[in-house]
Amino acid sequence: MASVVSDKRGTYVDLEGHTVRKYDFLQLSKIPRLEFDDPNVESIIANEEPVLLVNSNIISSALKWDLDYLKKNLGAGSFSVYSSKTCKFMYYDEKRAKQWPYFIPPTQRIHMKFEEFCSRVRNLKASDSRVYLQQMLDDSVGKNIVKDFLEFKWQWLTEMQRKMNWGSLTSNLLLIGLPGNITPVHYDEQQNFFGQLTGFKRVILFHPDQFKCLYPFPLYHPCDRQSQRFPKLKELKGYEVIVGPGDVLYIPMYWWHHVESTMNSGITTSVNFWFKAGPTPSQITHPLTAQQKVAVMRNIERMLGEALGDPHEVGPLLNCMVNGRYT
Ligand SMILES: CCC[C@@H](CC(=O)O)C(=O)C(=O)O
Ligand SMILES: [Zn+2]
Repeated sequence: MASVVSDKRGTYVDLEGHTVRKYDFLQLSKIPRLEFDDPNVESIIANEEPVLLVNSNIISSALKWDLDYLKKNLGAGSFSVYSSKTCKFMYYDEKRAKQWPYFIPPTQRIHMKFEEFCSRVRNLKASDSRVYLQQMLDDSVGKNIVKDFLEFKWQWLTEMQRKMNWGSLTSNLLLIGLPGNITPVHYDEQQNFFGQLTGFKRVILFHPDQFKCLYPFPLYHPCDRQSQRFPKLKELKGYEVIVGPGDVLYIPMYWWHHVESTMNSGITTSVNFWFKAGPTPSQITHPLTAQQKVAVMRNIERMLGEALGDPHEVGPLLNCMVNGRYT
């Protein structure tokens, strides 16, 4: 049994030499770890299953993106930094947040210069709010960052995008976090090549068919796509992987994922590649896949909100339609 450590912050276990939070999920399987040019990689990605690409040097030009290098080269712009009173950084839609009564944003987004972010990170006291820099990379960054970015393995990335018939690359998010930071379990509606640059993160993933155990907020809620709670822990079947410098994890669209910077990692830097989904296949076959069922549920919530003219009427109508009838 891996060593378990408990302190006022929680209970931790050792996972492959990394200190991570202990969760009582019963079943966490491993994800295949393959060389990026392994012939099986393409079929796994085509099957929309997660795979860890090791020694991929897809992002090796950015392995030097530590705080000092980024401070010198990221540029003089302001960056989106989230601050949280806890270790969790749950995403929320700021526009919706303004219209959702009694919604209390779980984090606060602050624009700050990279210098300020560095000094906050370096002088963080236990009583301070945690910070997590999450900034889309754009052409405002310094020329050395542009150079490193252009040296990513774009030929492999665009080849995979074409083979999988994905849509356009929508963004690359630069993520710089503290040990112990958590992005709570959620799903995205984009395909994701998640590149780890410095430090280590533990990723727990759940298949889209685990929707019934993860209770996402309503579609119109600011925290749409984020899980509200884990009541059926025992039924959850998940996958777990540690990503380290140079690793690229394929997180398929609609797959739930929880991401934490390991406790003994040091500052973590990641860059992701979000691609739009491909077009809906002309031939729909039945039974629908779990992903297609999530898309159907989202469309029903969306249409009901429009038909009822009020997102707060969707819940009562769905309950009226289902409770006691579809037992
Ligand atoms: C805001 C995006 C956070 C990221 C997870 C993490 O590195 O904390 C993620 O969920 C993704 O790349 O999809
Ligand atoms: Zn995500």
